Amino acid sequence: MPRTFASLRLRFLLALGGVLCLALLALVLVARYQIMPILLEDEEQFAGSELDRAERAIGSELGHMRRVVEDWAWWDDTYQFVLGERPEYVDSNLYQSTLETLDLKMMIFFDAQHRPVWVAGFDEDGEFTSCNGSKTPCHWVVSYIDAMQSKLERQSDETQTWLLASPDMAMASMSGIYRSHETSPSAGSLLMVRPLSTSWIEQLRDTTGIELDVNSVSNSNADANDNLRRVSSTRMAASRTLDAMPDDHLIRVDALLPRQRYQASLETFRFALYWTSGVLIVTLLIVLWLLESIVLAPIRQLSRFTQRVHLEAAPPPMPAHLLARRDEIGTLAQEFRDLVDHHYQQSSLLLELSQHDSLTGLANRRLFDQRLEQALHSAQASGHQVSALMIDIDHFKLYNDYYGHLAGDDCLIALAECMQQHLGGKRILAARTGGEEFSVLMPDTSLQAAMLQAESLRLAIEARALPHATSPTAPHLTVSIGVASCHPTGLDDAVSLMQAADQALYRAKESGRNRVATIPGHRHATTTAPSQ
Ligand SMILES: Nc1nc2c(ncn2[C@@H]2O[C@H](COP(=O)(O)OP(=O)(O)OP(=O)(O)O)[C@@H](O)[C@H]2O)c(=O)[nH]1
Repeated sequence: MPRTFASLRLRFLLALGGVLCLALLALVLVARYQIMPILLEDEEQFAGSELDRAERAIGSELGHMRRVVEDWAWWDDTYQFVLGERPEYVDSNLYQSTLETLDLKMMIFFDAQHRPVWVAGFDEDGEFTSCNGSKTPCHWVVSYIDAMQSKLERQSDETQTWLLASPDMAMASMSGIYRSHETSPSAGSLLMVRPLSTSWIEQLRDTTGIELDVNSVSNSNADANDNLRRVSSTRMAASRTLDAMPDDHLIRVDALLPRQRYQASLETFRFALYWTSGVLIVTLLIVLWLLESIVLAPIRQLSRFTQRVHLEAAPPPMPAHLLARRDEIGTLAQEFRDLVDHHYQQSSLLLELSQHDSLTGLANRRLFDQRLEQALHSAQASGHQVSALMIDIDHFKLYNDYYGHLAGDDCLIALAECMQQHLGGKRILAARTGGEEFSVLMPDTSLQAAMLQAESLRLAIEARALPHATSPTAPHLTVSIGVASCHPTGLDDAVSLMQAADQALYRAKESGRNRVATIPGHRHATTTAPSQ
């Protein structure tokens, strides 16, 4: 896995982002396949109910027509007129203003044999004419009379109303002509035709509050069911066909309807969708923030702590707020801190053991050699001399032989204590570099100063007056000390410095022991310091 994607933060971000996308996708799918069909179906129901209203309004107009035609047909004057008994009927009733008041195109009176008795109406040019039958000048009514013949053949007692799609759009109502107060056979029929004029359609719009239109269509071009077409996001066109005469024609009501309900529902849904999306995104951010602050940031701090453990000699402090936590991360931090402390303690112990002599507690040869190299290195920068002492107990074999090996150990310990007490300088390092052999490193110390310190140490050891009954040198424990010094600008290195100190020690032994010596031939040697 690339390192970029190994980040927990990024992986959580991607995982939660994926969940968010899935949730949003689910919302969109629910909207597309569940909510939208419901909204569209609701819209279709709305369109249907609006067309029902328009149809009821037209039905109401037809009902009005029915009442008007019945008023006229069930009137004794009309009855007598159709029977030819009341010729003044025309002059007293069938004039232009009567039809205008009733908003009629024509009135046709038929006798019982379905022959037109009288016609009153407006011709194609809008001229009012009133004439006997369909003869000139009422020839314009012939097409209506022809269209009515089948209706007249099937004429029942019931008053009929219907829509006319041809030759002009109109409403028609026909009733049998009867006496008003007594049962009588029908004397004929009265047909009234009311045009579906522009003003009538306008009135229908005002009545219904629907932006509608009424058109005549051929039967073959019309849909049997309601037709709905969404013309824009705010408007839809709905249409319904109504039965009309002649049979090959229909009247179609076209309504242009607002899509307010759909838009309002859509807005509500969008509002809910945006809010849901917003809440989801905010939830995601909060989860990420909590994850970051509760889990990821502490883990990174633990990681940085681990890196410092590798890099630093001393154990770094564990962040206090991690230790103060009472949860799993707090426990982990405490356990980890304890583990690191334990590790450092073990390391320190091992280091101590690897660098110090277990008997005397002094530095061992390994540490002495390290410090000597460091001192020579530092001296190159400072230009100071580095001196070394090599100390050997005189006739220690005889001591062991006489007092025993354990006493010999105690003697070594006492000698180490004496050296530590006497060589107080901070940078002076006393080490046990052999069985009964000790070395002292004196950085920034000249040969003369080293000789003086060596002599002082020798005297201090002698002053301890540790008994050495079998020593040929003195009745107490004595040491011989070889001193050497080197200047960093010279060619001397650690090995040659210690060889010089060893030679000086040999010289001290050769010269009678219990003394301090140096090598006169050594480049930096100044003088020997025989002890007495
Ligand atoms: N008790 C004890 N003795 C030790 C230890 N290490 C070395 N020795 C003894 O130190 C003695 C050193 O003897 P030598 O090398 O002959 O030197 P010396 O007897 O001191 O004679 P010179 O150095 O010539 O004065 C040996 O007897 C070792 O056994 C130790 O850790 N404890």
